[in-house]
Amino acid sequence: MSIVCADDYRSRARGLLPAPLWDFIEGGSGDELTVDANRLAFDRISLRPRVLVDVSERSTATSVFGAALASPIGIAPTAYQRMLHPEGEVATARGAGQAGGLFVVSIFASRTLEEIAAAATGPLWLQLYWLRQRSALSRLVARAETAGYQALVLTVDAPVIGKRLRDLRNGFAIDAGVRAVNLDDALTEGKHISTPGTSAIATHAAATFDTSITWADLSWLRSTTALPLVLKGILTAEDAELAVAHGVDGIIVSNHGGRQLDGAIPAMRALPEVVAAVAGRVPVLLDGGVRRGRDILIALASGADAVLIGRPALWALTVDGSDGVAHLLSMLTEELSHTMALTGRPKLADLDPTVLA
Ligand SMILES: Cc1cc2nc3c(=O)[nH]c(=O)nc-3n(C[C@H](O)[C@H](O)[C@H](O)COP(=O)(O)O)c2cc1C
Ligand SMILES: O=C(O)C(=O)c1ccccc1
Repeated sequence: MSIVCADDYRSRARGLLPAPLWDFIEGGSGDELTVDANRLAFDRISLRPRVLVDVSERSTATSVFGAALASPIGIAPTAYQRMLHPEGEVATARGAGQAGGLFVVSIFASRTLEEIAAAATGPLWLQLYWLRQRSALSRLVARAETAGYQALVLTVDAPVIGKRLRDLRNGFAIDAGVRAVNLDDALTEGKHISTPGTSAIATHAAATFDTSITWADLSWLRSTTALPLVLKGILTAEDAELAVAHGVDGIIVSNHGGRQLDGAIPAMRALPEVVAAVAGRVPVLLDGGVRRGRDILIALASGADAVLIGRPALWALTVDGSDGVAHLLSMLTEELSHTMALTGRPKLADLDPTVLA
C-alpha cells in the first residue's frame, strides 16, 4: 500500500518497532489526556472557504531568523534517533534539507553535532535542557556555533520528566548501542539499565537536570552565545510576556507532545493567547498534534509563524530513513498548499483568523 498521509507512516512504523520503543515514542504522561487533546483541538476547528479566488499560483515559502524554508514546517527535537534508524539524526538532517525544512537537533542526539551539520543542507537549531553542569552546556553552545547551527532552543517544560506510565511499566531503557554522543559519559550513565517500574530516562533526567533555574538564569545562557535563543514549552500569555521581556528571540508553544504535564492545555488552544501577548515582537512556533496540512493552515491562521512535527518525523525515519523524512515533509507541504487552494487563500499572508470557524 502506498503512503499517502502522515498516519500511513505511523501504521508502518508501529509494525517495525519493538513494543517498548513504540510506547516510548507514542506515549504521553498520566492518562495521556493532553496527547489526545492536542489532536482534538485541531479537529474542533472548522474552515471558512472563500471561492472564485485565483489560486493558480500558490506559495508556502517563508523564512525564520533569515533562513529560507520551502514551507513553514520543521522537525521538533527528539532524543536518540539511532534507536529508530542506523543513521539516526544524520538521516533526519539530510531528509529535512532535501525538503527545504528546519531541523531542531536534541541535546540527546545520538550523532555528533558536526556529523549532523555535515549532512544538513537546511537550517539547524540545537535544543538544550538546562544541565546542572553548566560547563557542558557552554561547550555544546560553542560547538553548535562553530558547526553553523542558527539558533538555540531551551526546553522549559521539563524540570522533571512527566510520569509516563508506559515507560514505567516497560522499565524503558535506551538501547545499549545508542548514546547521547554530544555529552560526556558521566552525563549519560545509567540510561541503558532496564528496571521494571522505573524509566531510565526519568532517572537520568533527575540526576542531570537543574530544576532550580528561573527567568533570572536566562542571562547566563545569553552571555555564552550570539545565537538567537528560543524557549520551547510556553503555554500562557503571562510566560510569553516574560519571555519577551527577558529578551528571548522566539517562542515555541508546546506541551511536549503531551509527555510532560498531563492535563496541560492543548498547544493549539494556547496559541491565540500567546500570539496576542507577543504581538509580533518575536516569531511564534507551535508543536503538538500537527499531522496534516489542514492543521498547519489552522496554526498559521491563528498567528503561528511555523510548526514543528515530532512523532510523524520519527515514524517516517523508522520506515524509510532520510527519504521517508523528506517525503513526509514534502507531503505536508503539498497538503498545506492544497488546503490553501481549497480555502481560497493562495499566499501565507492570506492566512488569518477569517479562515477559521
Ligand atoms: C520520542 C520523543 C522524544 C522527544 N525528545 C525531546 C527532546 O529531547 N527534547 C525536547 O525538547 N523535546 C522532545 N520531545 C518533544 C518534541 O520536541 C515535541 O514537543 C513533540 O513531540 C510534539 O508533538 P507531536 O509528537 O505530537 O508532533 C520528544 C518527543 C518524542 C515523541
Ligand atoms: O523529552 C522527551 O520527551 C524525552 O523523551 C526525553 C528523552 C531523553 C532525555 C530526556 C527526555
